Amino acid sequence: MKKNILLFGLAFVGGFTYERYFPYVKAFISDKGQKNDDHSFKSMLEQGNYIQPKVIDIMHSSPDKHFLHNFIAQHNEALNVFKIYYPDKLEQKIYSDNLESEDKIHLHFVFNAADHLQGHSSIVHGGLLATLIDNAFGQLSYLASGQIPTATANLNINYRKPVKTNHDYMITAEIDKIEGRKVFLKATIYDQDKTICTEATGLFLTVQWGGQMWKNALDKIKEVTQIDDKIVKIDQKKKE
Ligand SMILES: CCCCCCCCCC(=O)SCCNC(=O)CCNC(=O)[C@H](O)C(C)(C)COP(=O)(O)OP(=O)(O)OC[C@H]1O[C@@H](n2cnc3c(N)ncnc32)[C@H](O)[C@@H]1OP(=O)(O)O
Repeated sequence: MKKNILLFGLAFVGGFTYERYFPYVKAFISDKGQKNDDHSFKSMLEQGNYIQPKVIDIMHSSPDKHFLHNFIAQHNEALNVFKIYYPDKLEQKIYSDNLESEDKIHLHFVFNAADHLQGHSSIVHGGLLATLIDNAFGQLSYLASGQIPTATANLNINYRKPVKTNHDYMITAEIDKIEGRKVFLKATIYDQDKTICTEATGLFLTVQWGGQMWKNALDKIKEVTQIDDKIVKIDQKKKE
């Protein structure tokens, strides 16, 4: 009798441990074979003259412990890939104060989420997708509104197909229109076959939140020689 109870206990603990920790063990022992700057959309984006702007990468890494970077991107390497691209020909427009809706400025975010970020087994949690889209909208609306911080007023997401862990996906976020303080955006998550997995729309409003923090981030960019000329343009614009 005691032996049966012991066996049942062991089976229960074993089952629980497997269910609870298997994704972590799998992630730990699996060879991702993929560096953060290496992903399946890379050549397509580079052929389309998309570049990785340091101005945006720095928003992730420097401003006073940004949530996405510190909590997700650096936590147990939960995001195997998280890269941002925008079209180089739109560089100047991104820094202009008056963006016409036809400019349709957009950014591409490539990501690959590890099993740490699954909800159902091997399916990326919808809350993470909402976070990535929200953050993409935040960054794009900040740039489009002339470096004024924005806040999410409304975010709608349609989850069309499951997004799998350990696979590359691309978020395309674009400005739909700007009306005063209101920035309307839309986004799509595509898989490698260009199948639409997720669609979203958002309304962001310019706010007076954390302006100094983001300004400090922009100041740090001055150290990056590649985009010095753009910084000069921003500073000149502010003095005018
Ligand atoms: C470089 C930066 C990178 C940043 C990346 C990180 C991005 C993170 C994004 C976030 O997570 S932000 C945090 C989550 N969001 C919030 O906490 C926002 C909470 N809500 C608020 O604080 C206020 O509701 C808000 C600032 C959004 C608006 O309040 P206001 O008092 O400034 O504006 P008001 O309520 O007077 O609305 C202004 C206009 O917007 C309209 N509006 C406001 N909220 C709306 C809504 N939800 N849907 C539709 N319209 C809306 C409103 O009707 C009105 O339209 P009209 O001017 O035409 O009359």
